[in-house]
Amino acid sequence: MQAKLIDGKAVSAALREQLKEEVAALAEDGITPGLAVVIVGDDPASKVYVRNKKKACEELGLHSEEYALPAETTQEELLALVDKLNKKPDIDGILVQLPLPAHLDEKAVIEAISPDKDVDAFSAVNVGKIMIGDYKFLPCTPAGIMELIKSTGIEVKGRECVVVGRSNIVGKPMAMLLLHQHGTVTICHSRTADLPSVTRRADILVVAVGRAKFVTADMVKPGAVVIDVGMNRDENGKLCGDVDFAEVAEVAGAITPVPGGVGPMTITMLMRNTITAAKK
Ligand SMILES: Nc1nc2c(c(=O)[nH]1)N[C@@H](CN(C=O)c1ccc(C(=O)N[C@@H](CCC(=O)O)C(=O)O)cc1)CN2
Repeated sequence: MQAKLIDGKAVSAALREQLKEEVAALAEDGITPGLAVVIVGDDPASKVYVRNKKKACEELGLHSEEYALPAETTQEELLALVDKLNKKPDIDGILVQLPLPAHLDEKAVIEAISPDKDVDAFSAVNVGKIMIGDYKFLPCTPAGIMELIKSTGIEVKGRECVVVGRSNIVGKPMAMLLLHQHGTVTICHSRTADLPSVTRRADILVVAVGRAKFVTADMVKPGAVVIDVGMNRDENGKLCGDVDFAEVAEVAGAITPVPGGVGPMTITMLMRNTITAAKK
């Protein structure tokens, strides 16, 4: 392996130390940031993420509340809970764990969260603010990726940045954050013609397609920074990313592993957003 490993756990731990200081400073003013996490149903992965969010709140000294609702919860019941949390003074941030069961309207639920408490930054208001560069919160995964890129010491300005995947949660906001830092950004997707010829241009390649080991060594420019957002299982049931780590690490200049890359940053950025929300 020639690539430098971008250690998401280490970057995340360093940021959490800074956040602890911010929480302590707020405590002196009598403020304890509060996060409400809502989970509907029994998805095992979602349960793990929610548990880790609660643990992160404990580690940093944030107040947290978990609302675990049964899979058969109705849209009205979920919206009523969001409404209650919007009005709850000790709650600064609200997060509804995704994906929701299929009968629920995810978009309507996200839009019901007050934009000031939308610590995922998924609502149309917050997405719009990100577009114009006037935002309070950044979506957690793209924000975490920007921190990981920063940790490599490589400047985004003037670089060819290629984002593979165009989801509202990762691909689109990711492209916007790279653009804000003066990257030359291309978004690729399933209908991009000759994808390898585009990804090979990238100095910074971010992959969020949800397909195990989709990006291979021949698709990567030698020395590129490769960020893997994927969370898949390989043929042996082992957790793996969207990038074929073993072969791409021979070509890239720096690369994130899965696990231990982007994932840990997502929860740390959620903590940062909740603290920002509490500062009002
Ligand atoms: N409302 C939201 N829902 C979802 C989000 C989100 O940001 N907001 N993102 C993902 C899930 N997610 C956080 O909620 C998340 C995913 C993965 C990790 C993580 O630390 N992964 C570990 C591996 C974990 C494992 O062993 O399974 C890693 O990569 O090292 C944290 C958070 C979808 N839903």
